[in-house]
Amino acid sequence: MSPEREPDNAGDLAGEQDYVSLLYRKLDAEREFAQRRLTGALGQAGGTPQARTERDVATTTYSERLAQLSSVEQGLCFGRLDFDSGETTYVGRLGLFDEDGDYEPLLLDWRAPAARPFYLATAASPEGVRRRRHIRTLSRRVVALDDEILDLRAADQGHDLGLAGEAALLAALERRRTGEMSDIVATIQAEQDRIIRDELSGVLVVQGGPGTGKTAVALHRAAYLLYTYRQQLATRGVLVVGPNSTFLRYIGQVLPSLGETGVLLSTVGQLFPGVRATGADTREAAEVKGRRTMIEVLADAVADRQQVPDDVLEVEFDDGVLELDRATCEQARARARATLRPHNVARRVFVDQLLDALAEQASGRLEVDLFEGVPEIPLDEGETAGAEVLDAGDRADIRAELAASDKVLAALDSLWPRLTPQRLLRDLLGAPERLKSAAGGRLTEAERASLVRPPKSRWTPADVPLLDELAELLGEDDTEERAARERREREERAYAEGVLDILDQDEEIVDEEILRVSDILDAELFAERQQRRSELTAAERAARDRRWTFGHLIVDEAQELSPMDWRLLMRRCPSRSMTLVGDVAQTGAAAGASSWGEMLSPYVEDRWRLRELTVNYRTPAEIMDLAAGALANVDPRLRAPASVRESGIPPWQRPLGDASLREIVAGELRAADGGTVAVLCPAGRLAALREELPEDERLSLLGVEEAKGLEFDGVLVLAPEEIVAGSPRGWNDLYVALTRATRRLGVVYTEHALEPLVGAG
Ligand SMILES: Nc1ncnc2c1ncn2[C@@H]1O[C@H](COP(=O)(O)OP(=O)(O)OP(=O)(O)O)[C@@H](O)[C@H]1O
Repeated sequence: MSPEREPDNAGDLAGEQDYVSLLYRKLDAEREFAQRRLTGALGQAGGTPQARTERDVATTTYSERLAQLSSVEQGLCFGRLDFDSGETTYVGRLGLFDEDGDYEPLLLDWRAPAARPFYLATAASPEGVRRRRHIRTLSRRVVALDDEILDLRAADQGHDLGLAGEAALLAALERRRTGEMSDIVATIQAEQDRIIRDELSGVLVVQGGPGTGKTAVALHRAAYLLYTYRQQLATRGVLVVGPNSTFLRYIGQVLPSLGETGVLLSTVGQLFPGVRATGADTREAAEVKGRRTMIEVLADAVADRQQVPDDVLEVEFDDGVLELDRATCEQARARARATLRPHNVARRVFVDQLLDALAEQASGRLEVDLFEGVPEIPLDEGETAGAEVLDAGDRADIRAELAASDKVLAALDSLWPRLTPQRLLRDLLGAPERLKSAAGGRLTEAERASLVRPPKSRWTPADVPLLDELAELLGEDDTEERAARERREREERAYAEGVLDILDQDEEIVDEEILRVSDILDAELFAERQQRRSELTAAERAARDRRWTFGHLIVDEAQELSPMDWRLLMRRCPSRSMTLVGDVAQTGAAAGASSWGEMLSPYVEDRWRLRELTVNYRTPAEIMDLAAGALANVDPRLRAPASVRESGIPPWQRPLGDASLREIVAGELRAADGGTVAVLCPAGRLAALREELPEDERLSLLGVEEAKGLEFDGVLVLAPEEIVAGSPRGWNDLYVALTRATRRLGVVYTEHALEPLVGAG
């Protein structure tokens, strides 16, 4: 298969321009239609509950449709297939139909099954396709056509990587990087397409080296799944997890450009509502917090908060003192624990037991007091000694009084406090003795010491899965939350009544001729509508609710996650419908995965399927030759993916010596010719370099961890030997750093060139 320009390209261009213009006219018409419908729906008032519901549905539907129609403006149509049968099909970002004709498709959505040959057909297996044409546009103008004739004679001259639409692909790859990822919908390759369209259910693991399109594939898969399984996924949403917020910003525009908004992009550190993880852990602390053993440590930390007195607990009540002895408390604790309910829920059982015990004691005392000084009266026949003077009602009153007494509650709280995950974790990490008690022999003294920190420290990303674990162990007694919600709803209704009153009284606003506001809206509906106006997408609602479960979970850079991160994510996706993409050779996190099987077996045993990506679209061959040396140090059995292209620019290296980094960077910015440049360095050098380097919006200064998943036209790796020495996974980190460039790579070493880099350049 080889790209083939038609000799009469100009004529073809004009023909395609006509068709593309027709598609844009159709798009405009659809927009106008949706806009009219939206305006109509918004203007509709009141009516039956059914009419209101219909109006709300119409408002949402047409708003979404309008957003979708705007998002496909650039590159609306990018492909054409000519079949042996003489049929022709156009492929683009969404489906457009000829409503005046037979509802014939004018443009096929790239996700529709009929569009598949555009990505899969090869000369060896043409699927009835004679010619595949890539149509390149700039705004609404057709600027280039790349044709492939799918016949075997041409295939002999083909590229051995089996690329589809090679000219269009290479043009896409040669583009300057802007700092934001673009979609690849026009040039998806066959091995990528198979992953994108893989079935929804079960766990799909996508392993691929740097630049093989894992992130691109993951995002296009999200768009494909939402299109194909809209009913199933629209309400629960799709969660896409990335390694850090720089990365999320980098990929943030891809799904909107594909017309999809029902996706929540998040890091694990952002998945505990109400907590912003802005602190940082040491590498060791993050590793310890990520271990599975923390499950038991936390369970014991909760159990440690369920106390009994050494001897007797004195409880002040009604000018006297009641006593709770150890045995009574132990019995109450055993009963509460036996419920196997979370701490805050089981607390009710514990408290009830002890209130009973206290009530009995208080009633007994009261009876004794009542009888004090009263002469003994002989018993009547049938009367038994010790008959109670207080009846059940009196006893219930005493119990209620005990339950309302702050002192009594404080005493019970000292034994079994109501706890939030935040409070427990702060207490645990803030007190070495608590940590020692909870950890037992599971952590060494040094490991425990790495976790201890002042109680007011900021939350870190590695705290979040611990908070999530604790939320499960503690349970949420949501009585107060429910009451607050009801109160809010009452207030909103009252506010709406007020608004309606004001509008009704204001003759200037409400013309006699026009229906009065209260004629068409009652307060409840008004309040409800106010709420609806701020109605959130599934993704937004999910972001506020820890217990939200998603229809599908996609994890990028999945190798970086710790066992505790996985526990949190598995809770968010009980259906286990997930796509995990990553590269175990790029694992940098100390708690990260070195094998997919090991990571997944606690959740799905061996019920997961593996797909691999083998072609590197980002990094030119010259740079990959160099990076292969670093990879060999990670594991000599690993092979780097084959690069799709050469840049003709050999990577260079030099000692830092007295050279000015500022000047080197300025030179690279010039060489990047308007493109982006990154300086990647050991984290410890960041602060000093921030001062030293020139200000330029095309320049990024990053530690390797933050550079995960990103790419730049030019990359300067500073102090590779420090990157390698800086962590037990230093070679992995260096491999990541060396594979971020799309065109130019320079290495500036401080002491000596690293072995695999010697002789390079
Ligand atoms: N089929 C394709 N057509 C055009 N560009 C592509 C294609 N596949 C991948 N790319 C481009 O290649 C680059 C690398 O892709 P991506 O970032 O998804 O790779 P990755 O496997 O996630 O890399 P890493 O593991 O190094 O983060 C991106 O610029 C992406 O747009």
